[in-house]
Amino acid sequence: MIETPAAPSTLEVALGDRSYPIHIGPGLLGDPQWLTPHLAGRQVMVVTNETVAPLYLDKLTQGLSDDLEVRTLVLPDGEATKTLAHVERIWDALLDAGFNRRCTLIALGGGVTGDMVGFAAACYQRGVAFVQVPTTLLAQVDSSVGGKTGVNHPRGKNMIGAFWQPRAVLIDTDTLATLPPRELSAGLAEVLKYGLIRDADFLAWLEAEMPLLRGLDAAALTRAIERSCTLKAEIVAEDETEQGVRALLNLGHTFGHAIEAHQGYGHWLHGEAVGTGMLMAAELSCRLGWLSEAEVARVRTLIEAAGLPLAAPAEMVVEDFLAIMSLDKKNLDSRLRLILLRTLGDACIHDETPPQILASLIEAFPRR
Ligand SMILES: NC(=O)c1ccc[n+]([C@@H]2O[C@H](COP(=O)([O-])OP(=O)(O)OC[C@H]3O[C@@H](n4cnc5c(N)ncnc54)[C@H](O)[C@@H]3O)[C@@H](O)[C@H]2O)c1
Ligand SMILES: O=C(O)C(=O)C[C@@H](O)[C@H](O)[C@H](O)COP(=O)(O)O
Ligand SMILES: [Zn+2]
Repeated sequence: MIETPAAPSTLEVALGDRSYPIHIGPGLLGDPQWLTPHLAGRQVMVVTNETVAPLYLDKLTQGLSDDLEVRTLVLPDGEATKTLAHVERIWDALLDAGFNRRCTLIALGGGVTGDMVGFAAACYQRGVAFVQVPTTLLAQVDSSVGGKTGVNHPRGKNMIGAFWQPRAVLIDTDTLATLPPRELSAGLAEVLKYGLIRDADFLAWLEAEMPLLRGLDAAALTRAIERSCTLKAEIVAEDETEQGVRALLNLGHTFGHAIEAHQGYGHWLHGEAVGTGMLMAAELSCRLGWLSEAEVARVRTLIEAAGLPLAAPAEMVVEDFLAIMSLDKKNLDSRLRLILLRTLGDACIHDETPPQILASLIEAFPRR
């Protein structure tokens, strides 16, 4: 029997006159009808990297109308390239091409590309249009939605950036076919995050479907992407610039960002560090009397089932964690603000963790 390809679904990020669609489905890359309505003018710059370009760049550009002035820029790959120097290369390319305020940048790739291109768009001539075309699971479920853009600083993740929303997010689920298993697991960390912070039923579904998800089952992945984007779009619509509820999307990130910065960007994948960080947050929530041992065990089992690490880097001592965490962007008035779990599916912002409980949790957490 020939399977009919599923029709794309569309969600909305509701932000008034800056609202935008998230289209999700197979075959979107090769069909210009999804991209063309979101172009601000004739000038289009597609930015990607040297891994994604040979896989998908032609597919994206081939169908575009000859009336458009399409330029491409291929950057090097990796988290270590998420720097101002590489954003400058985007600005240089735009100036070389003589692009004006009605140009549109297209971010084709994972979260590193999307964060940098979004930041380049936020600043070029004080702000131009951009479209997210995410090709990793992580970017499809998280980084392409919500307008957090920016680059890393050696002392902290995403320390330099801007909120700048895309005109549209085009999620071609076919691109996941080429994603390495380690990157798939990294994306699953952010998927688990949504279940943990806001949707216990989704979490239970993920527990049941994890083998299908890791086996690249198209229907299961599409459902996971749709549910993740729905939850993220709701949160972003409620709190675009993280004055409140949006901080819950940072579950596991205070610990995770410390691991990424300490280890040198790219040694641990963002999703891996978030996976371990979520386990640390769950264990801390248990020490504070909120989660039961059985609930923490469920979190550990899920993180392991997703193929994510259950132990922090061997050489990272308590002081290493605390020094980097003290610079976290969520902190206010020198108080550490952590995202913790009251129960599975219900997260909160907490700024009263006794320092000795935090230190002993980090000390006791397994190392690898
Ligand atoms: N802006 C946000 O809201 C937000 C949310 C989550 C994460 N992030 C950021 O996103 C970044 C992580 O994103 P990521 O995990 O996508 O990493 P990434 O962009 O480095 O992509 C991971 C790897 O997969 C490759 N790749 C991309 N698509 C592919 C495909 N279809 N087939 C084969 N290989 C492919 C990339 O070239 C790269 O080597 C981090 O910098 C993180 O801080 C931002
Ligand atoms: O969209 C958000 O808000 C998030 O926090 C999503 C996170 O998964 C993502 O890693 C984000 O880049 C972290 O933001 P930061 O403000 O902690 O740097
Ligand atoms: Zn993240």
